Amino acid sequence: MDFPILVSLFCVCFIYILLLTFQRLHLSPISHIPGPKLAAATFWYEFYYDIILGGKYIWKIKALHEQYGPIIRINPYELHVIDPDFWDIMYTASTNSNRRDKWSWQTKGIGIPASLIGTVEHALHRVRRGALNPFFSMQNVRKLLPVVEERVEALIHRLKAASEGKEIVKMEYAFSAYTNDVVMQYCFGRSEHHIEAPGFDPLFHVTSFNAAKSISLLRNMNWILDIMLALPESVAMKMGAEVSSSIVLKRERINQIEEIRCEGSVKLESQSYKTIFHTLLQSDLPAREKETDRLAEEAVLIVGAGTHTTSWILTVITFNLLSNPALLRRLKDELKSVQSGSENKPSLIDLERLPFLTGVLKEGIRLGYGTTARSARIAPDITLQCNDWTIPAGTPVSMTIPLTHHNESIFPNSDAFEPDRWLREDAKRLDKYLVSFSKGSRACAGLNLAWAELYLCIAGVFSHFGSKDVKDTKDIGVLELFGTDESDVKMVRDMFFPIPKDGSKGVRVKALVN
Ligand code: HEM
Repeated sequence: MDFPILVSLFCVCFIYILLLTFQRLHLSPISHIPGPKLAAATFWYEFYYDIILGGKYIWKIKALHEQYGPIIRINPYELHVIDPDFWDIMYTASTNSNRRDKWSWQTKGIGIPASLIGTVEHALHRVRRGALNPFFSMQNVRKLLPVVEERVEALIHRLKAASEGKEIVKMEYAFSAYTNDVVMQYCFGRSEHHIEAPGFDPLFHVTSFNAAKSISLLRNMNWILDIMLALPESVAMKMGAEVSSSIVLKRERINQIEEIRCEGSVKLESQSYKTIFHTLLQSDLPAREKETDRLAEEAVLIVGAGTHTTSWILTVITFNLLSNPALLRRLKDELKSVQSGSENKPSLIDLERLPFLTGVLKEGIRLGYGTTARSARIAPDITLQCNDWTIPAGTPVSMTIPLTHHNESIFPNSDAFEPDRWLREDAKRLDKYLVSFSKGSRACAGLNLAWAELYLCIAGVFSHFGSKDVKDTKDIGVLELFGTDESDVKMVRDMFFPIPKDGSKGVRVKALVN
């Protein structure tokens, strides 16, 4: 290329960058919102903390709020709010006149744009969510309880076998096996019985965690996803574990949806519940909504969301009970109050009435967070007010679950696992700040199932197992923390899910006979 052409090109680029920077800093509809100039002008701030330092932007955002106030600009387009009362204003929208869209730049990174979580537009989201909601109603979750109870039994048997073999169990794998078996059964009518597999077969767990780790990279460098999708699958598979993991997950789900399609209208009437994907395929959803590719993305979401969030929360609860004998003692005593005979299993309704167990679960949900990533909402039609600041219609605004759960004015001593905070007289007011399931029209679809899984699993495991210091004669085994401390459950990085310190080997227990 000629030298003068190169110089001209350079000048054009330079002027473009200058104009763009000027527009972002001074002419943008959100230029009045405080925040660092570099964050307002470029994506480099976010890129540096999330990609170069690996999932650390969340901590920088916290520090920026301390410096600039409750609402800040964190990149050229997005605002972040830390005021906990803003969740209801920003996230809650149930009618078309009060729409909430998602932000395509952010959802694209998740890599499943045709799934509920990736759907940008409010109206399309309503159609997709409407088709899925019935499966997760309280009434239908109750129909699924025999499956959940059977898997809890299987987990207890498996931990008993582990105690006879003095096995060291990585609890995240054990709980992931449990939640994955349940959600697979609900989605496809068959599970892979991870609980019974050697080492709880963590392949799915590892693969989908790898995929989650790529989310902020793909968000910041959207073009990688475009290249990946344009390449033949065999080539894309060679682009590193994170990228190939997303392809493996989607491929598996495509095969499963195709299998169901080939089976035709299989009769699953012997079951107490209707399987999600058999039913969706036979539903009167528009044909394009039932295409294999789209349903496969929905399946990637439901299986992934249904596995990791709940299993991590179970892991956090287990660590805190095993490291705090007084809490475990109180829990085991309370559980005894709903067990009469040796074979008498308390029902979910009995368990839901137990205040201390409920406090333990809420504290696990608070410190397990669910997801840690920002998930912005856009109010396309209305301006919103946050304290003295006006947010123009169409602005992506996000809030972050861990930053609300560590708000010391709501949850004092917020790092501590204190079930009692949920039992105090004024505890009801705390419920609205427990935001692990998010809020509003895009909140977690599987919340009722998640609660049922948590109640039945924690009650089942800890009415059969004690710890080094807390044992009952009828316990079938003891779970002792092994090479594990608080740093194995304390979040250090936000990689869509909470990630503890580098080199953590996870929450491990030595299972022993009583
Ligand atoms: C304690 C466990 C769980 C937590 C903390 C949790 C948390 C969340 C959160 C925060 C979101 C919203 C993400 C966003 O704003 O973009 C979400 C969405 C979702 N979750 Fe959960 N989840 C849990 C369990 C489950 C389970 C068991 C299932 C299903 C089997 C499930 C299915 C979904 C689905 C389908 C969505 C997408 C909803 C939508 O975009 O309309 N989740 N979850």
